[in-house]
Amino acid sequence: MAELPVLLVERLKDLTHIRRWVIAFSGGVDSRVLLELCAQQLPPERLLALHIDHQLQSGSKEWAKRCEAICEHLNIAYRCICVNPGTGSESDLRDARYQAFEEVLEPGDCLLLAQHADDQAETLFLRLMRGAGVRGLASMPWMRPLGQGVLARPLLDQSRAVIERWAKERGLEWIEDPSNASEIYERNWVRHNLMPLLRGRWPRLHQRVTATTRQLSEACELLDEMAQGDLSQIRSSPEQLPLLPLTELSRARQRNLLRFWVHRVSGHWLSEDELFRVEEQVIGAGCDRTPELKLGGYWLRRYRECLYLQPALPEREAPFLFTLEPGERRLSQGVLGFEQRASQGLPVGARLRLGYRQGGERVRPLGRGGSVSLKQLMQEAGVPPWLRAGWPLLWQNEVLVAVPGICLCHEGVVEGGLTPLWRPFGLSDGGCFGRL
Ligand SMILES: Nc1ncnc2c1ncn2[C@@H]1O[C@H](COP(=O)(O)OP(=O)(O)OP(=O)(O)O)[C@@H](O)[C@H]1O
Repeated sequence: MAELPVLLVERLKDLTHIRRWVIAFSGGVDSRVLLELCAQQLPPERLLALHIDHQLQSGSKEWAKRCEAICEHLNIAYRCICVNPGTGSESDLRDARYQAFEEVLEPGDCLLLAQHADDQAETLFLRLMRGAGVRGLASMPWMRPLGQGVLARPLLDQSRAVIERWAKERGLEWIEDPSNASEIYERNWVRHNLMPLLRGRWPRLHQRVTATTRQLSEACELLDEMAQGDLSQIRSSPEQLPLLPLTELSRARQRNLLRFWVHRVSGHWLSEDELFRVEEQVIGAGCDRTPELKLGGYWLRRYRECLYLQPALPEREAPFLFTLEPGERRLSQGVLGFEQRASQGLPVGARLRLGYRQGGERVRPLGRGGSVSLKQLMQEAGVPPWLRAGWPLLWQNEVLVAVPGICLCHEGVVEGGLTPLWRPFGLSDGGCFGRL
């Protein structure tokens, strides 16, 4: 078998667009080997070793210092980021770590992780025991996008034994994490109990696992292609999914599409339990209702036979006074624009008050005889109920003169004035609700 340095170069040789290699250096034997390989094979000025201090163990500062000393010795730039360990659970630590990784990555960066074939096999069994589907069982991909950069695992085909032997033969120094022995963590239990048993019975375990995960990855690609095809057939805008064409698909295809769409918009993969609740509580609810479900940092809602997936928005700002001029104002829930569009509009320089619906307002929309309630106007424009409370309204001298994006009122317009528009965040074509 080729030597590890050759294998590393072989693995990374096609990534010619990478400007900086960020090595995730925990200090453990695997990432110590990866660091050494990078120091040997990649230009040092394009390397950064990144250590995450989870601040979980009392010696973590000392540990970070030792990592720094190793990098100094190898002449590799080093950075340490301290993160909040949360509850200290495996998933909290992982989330904090990946968030820190994402924050560091810039366009053109590749994060290198030192996971190997044994880690991959452990991941497969752990996910099987959590009831994962095809995507979860496909386990860790060798490469995927992460934040503004990409993540790669160049040692994924190598066994732990090969990596440890290489480290010992070269007399490398590394840090033994005492928590690696603790069987409170599921992964350690699998590593210390299940894996030796399986390897004793099936010595070619790695090859089998690799063959299986590779096939599952391909199956995922096919599912994604199918979902992408279905989505482009039926979607009206990225964050909206019309229900009628969705429900015309077979059940399995609907579920595949829902998983794909939710991930595409929010980055969140639906668990089986969440998918069940989407079907039962949101899609299956009576059509007179506006059900909603929180998914990660997003809200999934249904209105008029369409699903909407939007990030949770911050509080709207308090009403305020301003002087009208052309251009855009970024508010907490969207962007308010003023453009020269129609022949009539609000006068530049007017002193306006931005406020919100209190209930019971009536307006006299331009181009329409008589007055209409604001509620009816919003219903007619198809504004979903959850957007109504934060929809800005414009008053001049205590008279409602415009509902941005929806209408100008008879009162307050002048020839050649500005048209107010409203684009709520999280809806790429939010303006489509209005008529302006
Ligand atoms: N605290 C950390 N700081 C930087 N990178 C980390 C850290 N913890 C893990 N990683 C990266 O994630 C990979 C997988 O994590 P895992 O917890 O399986 O590794 P480990 O046993 O802590 O360390 P190693 O893989 O280096 O022996 C590591 O190989 C390393 O590249």
